[in-house]
Amino acid sequence: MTAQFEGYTIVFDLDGTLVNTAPDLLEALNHVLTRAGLSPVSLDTIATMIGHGARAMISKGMKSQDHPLSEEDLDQYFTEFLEYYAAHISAHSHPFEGAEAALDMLAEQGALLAVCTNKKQNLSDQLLAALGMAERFDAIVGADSVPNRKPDGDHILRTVKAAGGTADRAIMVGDSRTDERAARNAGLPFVFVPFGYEEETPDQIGPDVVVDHYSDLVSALSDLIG
Ligand SMILES: O=C(O)COP(=O)(O)O
Ligand SMILES: [Mg+2]
Repeated sequence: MTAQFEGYTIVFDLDGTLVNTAPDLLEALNHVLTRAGLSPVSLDTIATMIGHGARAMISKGMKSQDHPLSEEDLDQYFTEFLEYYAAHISAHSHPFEGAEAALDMLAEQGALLAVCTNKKQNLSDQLLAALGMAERFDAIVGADSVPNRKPDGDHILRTVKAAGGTADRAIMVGDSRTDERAARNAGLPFVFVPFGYEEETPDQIGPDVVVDHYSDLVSALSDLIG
């Protein structure tokens, strides 16, 4: 067994990268819409809003039905959304195929593993624990645990440090433009996974490498570190 990733930190985004959370986010959104007397929406309506946070999803779901929405309404719906989501966080969510095997291989080869997410800290911890994945990571850093979240590069840099790594030997893996900007701002190489919630194409995103399936991740990272 080689330890080719010794000293390297691989930082993962959470929603749309490690875990397919869309079904549970959609269910929580539809709970809020139904209580507001509106119709449930399909995943297509909100898929591209997932990386932009729950407020954006609620707003889009309501506006798609011409429902007027004040800031106070949005606060109230957001609270209801979070309550429902926290109570059902892993009902349908699951890691993307091959993710856990890839994490195993990276850990066996000496990598530090971390999660840098714009999800709230408590929800991130809760979700990863419910899926039996929390122990795999040297650090999990949610949006409300840092002064400036992604796309600020500082969110990634703090995550690398919390994992015990250094920025000159770290790589970011994510599914969104936000992740790409954060990686660039932090000066890290960026691996794009196109199976998440981004509407821009891989060509538009312009990552260092595109990984279509987790079975290709370890060799792609291996090439990147040379
Ligand atoms: O919850 C969000 O807004 C997005 O979460 P992510 O950063 O893990 O994709
Ligand atoms: Mg994401």
